[in-house]
Amino acid sequence: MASVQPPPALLAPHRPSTAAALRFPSPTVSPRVSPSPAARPRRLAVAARAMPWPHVLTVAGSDSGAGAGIQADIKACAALGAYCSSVITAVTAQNTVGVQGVHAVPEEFVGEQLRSVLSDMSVDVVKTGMLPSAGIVKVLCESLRKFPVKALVVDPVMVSTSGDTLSGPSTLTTYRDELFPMADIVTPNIKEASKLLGDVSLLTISDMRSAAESIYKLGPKNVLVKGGDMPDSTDAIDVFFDGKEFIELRGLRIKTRNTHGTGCTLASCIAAELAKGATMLRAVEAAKKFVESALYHSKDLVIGNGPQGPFDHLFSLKSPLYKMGSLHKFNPDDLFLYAVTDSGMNKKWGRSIEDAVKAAIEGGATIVQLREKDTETREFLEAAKACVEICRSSGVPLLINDRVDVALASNADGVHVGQSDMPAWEVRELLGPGKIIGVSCKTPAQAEQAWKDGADYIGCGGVFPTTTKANNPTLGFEGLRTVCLASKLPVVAIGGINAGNAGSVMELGLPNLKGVAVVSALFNQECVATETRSLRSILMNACCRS
Ligand SMILES: Nc1ncnc2c1ncn2[C@@H]1O[C@H](COP(=O)(O)OP(=O)(O)O)[C@@H](O)[C@H]1O
Ligand SMILES: Cc1ncc(COP(=O)(O)O)c(N)n1
Ligand SMILES: [Mg+2]
Repeated sequence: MASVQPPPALLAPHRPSTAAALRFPSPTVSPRVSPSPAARPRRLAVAARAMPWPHVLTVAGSDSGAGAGIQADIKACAALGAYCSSVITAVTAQNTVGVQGVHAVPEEFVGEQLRSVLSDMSVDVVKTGMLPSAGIVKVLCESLRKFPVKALVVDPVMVSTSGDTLSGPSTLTTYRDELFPMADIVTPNIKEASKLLGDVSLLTISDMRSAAESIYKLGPKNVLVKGGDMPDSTDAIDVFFDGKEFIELRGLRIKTRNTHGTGCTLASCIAAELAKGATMLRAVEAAKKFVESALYHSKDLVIGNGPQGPFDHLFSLKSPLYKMGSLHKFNPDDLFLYAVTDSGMNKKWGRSIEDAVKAAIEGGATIVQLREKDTETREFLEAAKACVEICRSSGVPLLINDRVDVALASNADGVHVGQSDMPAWEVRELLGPGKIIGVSCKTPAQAEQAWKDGADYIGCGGVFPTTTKANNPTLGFEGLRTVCLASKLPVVAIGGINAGNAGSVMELGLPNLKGVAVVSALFNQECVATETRSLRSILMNACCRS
């Protein structure tokens, strides 16, 4: 047979691209890199160093619309830094409207794919999705017995979010008898949990707990009953059960049509986190946070005309600034005794910001805001990082006044902005859903806007005349009352509040008023901890009276 000559271009000496030349300079570019044979083994040794890569194998169906199934699994694992190999069990014709067709892959060929991957590539965790027939479930169980892995995550996909059947009733027995006893976690949604338990009705959290307990009895080590499709629920609540303890995982319910593939993504994220070495509960928490963040960032995206759109798993590529939420869910009661620092006052009393914050927490402050108008950015950031550590170890949220950049860089719990700072909705875009945002408001219209912009609380004042903030009109009790009555968000009163008048503010018993924010009353004093402690007891007494 005549030998085929490569085209001349391929025979020409290789010219590295500019980027390659920078990384591996040729001898003419840099005399420091020797082309001598002695240099070669070193480079080869570096290339050969084994780098562990957490590996998830998904055994699931293909979704032509790429929102769920294999496609969602690969994107979710990629987003969390795990490698994802894929054994395809079925090919579906699917879009944002629903499932138009299902074509199951023959059992033997599912078996062949499993053999190919499991016999060669070190898989850490297997995650299952759509398994369209009892035969395929059996083939999978046989493969797992032959090639054991560290963990098995079973998402018992039976009905898609659109309501279409993806795995018929004939698979139920095999799931229950063969696959569940091998699983480290099983993650049914409400409809699936109901089907697995003989069509019981699941309408409340207590029903979800009972279902988790009953499914646990079928043999898996952990169960997560997902409440994404729970009717009339303002939060997205999932129930986790490990055989001993029930844990309710509460997340924000994101208002969006783009929820196609949430279940597949959640299970893949759990698998990826397990492959990376997380404990089961930590993996589930991280997975839920990921789904919440991805839905939030994709809530307005439009692909397709149907009611169930896909979401963007790789949202963090678009907003590189965005860090995953701190898992500190905002509790309006944290506004009770709100300590706001002031650099001038700390300097005057010879205290560092860190010492001031420690003392306020020691005295019982329930939330802290760093308001450092005159501190240089570098110094402010260092102090913010130190205060994040201090506050986190005490379970007290730490917010940054105005400076979104400092909040992001220090991974603080949130930001407080005024009417002339960055609009709250822009702050939300940058911080994501897991962080706390407060807005200073003087009028019902500003309070309404803060709510629309996605803020968590408003600060209302100045209630009394204050010297801390220049040109700050005083609202008095009437102004505070008007805003509290109109606000859809919890309110903290601010402005000239001290030990002498704080009680009278809380005794107003205004709706939504959760506490008072103070600056001078704590920080323009000799002993911050003592002042905080006495203000706290004044507030507690006033609340008992009102
Ligand atoms: N609108 C939403 N906002 C926030 N989280 C959601 C939303 N819808 C579903 N989730 C979460 O997505 C995950 C998958 O749940 P679910 O949609 O119930 O599963 P499935 O996709 O299997 O039906 C759960 O953690 C659930 O709480
Ligand atoms: C191939 C395939 N697998 C799974 C699902 C479930 O989708 P969801 O996660 O939205 O319930 C789906 N619709 N298609
Ligand atoms: Mg869903």
